[in-house]
Amino acid sequence: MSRQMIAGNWKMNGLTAEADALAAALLRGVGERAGAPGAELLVCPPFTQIAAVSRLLAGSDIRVGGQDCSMHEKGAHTGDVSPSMLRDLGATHVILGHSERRQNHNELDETVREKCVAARRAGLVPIVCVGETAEQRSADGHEETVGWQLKGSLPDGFADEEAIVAYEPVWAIGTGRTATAEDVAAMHGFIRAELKRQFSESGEKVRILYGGSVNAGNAATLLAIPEVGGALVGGASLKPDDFLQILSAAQGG
Ligand SMILES: O=C(CO)COP(=O)(O)O
Repeated sequence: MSRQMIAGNWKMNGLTAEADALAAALLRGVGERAGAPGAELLVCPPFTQIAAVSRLLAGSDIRVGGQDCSMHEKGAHTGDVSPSMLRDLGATHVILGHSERRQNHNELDETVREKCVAARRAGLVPIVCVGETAEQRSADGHEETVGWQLKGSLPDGFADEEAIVAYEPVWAIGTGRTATAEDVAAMHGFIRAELKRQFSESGEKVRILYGGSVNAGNAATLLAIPEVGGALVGGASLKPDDFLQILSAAQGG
């Protein structure tokens, strides 16, 4: 299996002192592992901390990403942040279409696709999130939901070596209720098949992360599932020891 990615989504957490301490602890932890083959490591702080965290992590193997960006390059978009502004602060990646944005900001697949185009144009790697709600799963609509999200959210030309999709079942986010290994295997297999249908053989290149209550205790099981290319971690990414344990469970390739 190729190198996995462990990505931390800090969500709306981290005042300056907390963000600095978290970045410093990760830097120390990764430094202690020097020489060990490792997964790719990414942290996505809130926008306000990206510049400081990027500076702290400069020169390390830990990369920094945003949690969202505008679909516009610049102009009259009060409060929005463009992809090139994220790049300017040192970000290399951006999470797009997270279910919290889809729910709280009414982001549609089309919005996510346009943001994805803008992010790629600015040189950012988008991490496009998909996943069904509890209602959709209990109505057996999980594959249909995720299938439509993939079709609607991923632009033409998306599937290159860097491309990343995250499967995050909404009911597993922040609930402590992880999807079972069988569910994860089935959905990642389904997503791979859909990506190949959408992008032909290039669909093989896309890394598929799992997200939803990943923690130090369940990471090894989840990361060993075929087609799981890494993890997108919320709550546990705010605890450096837990996040580093998740990193240890990942496959370095
Ligand atoms: O939403 C998530 C990552 O983007 C997952 O959050 P939790 O790990 O807190 O469930």
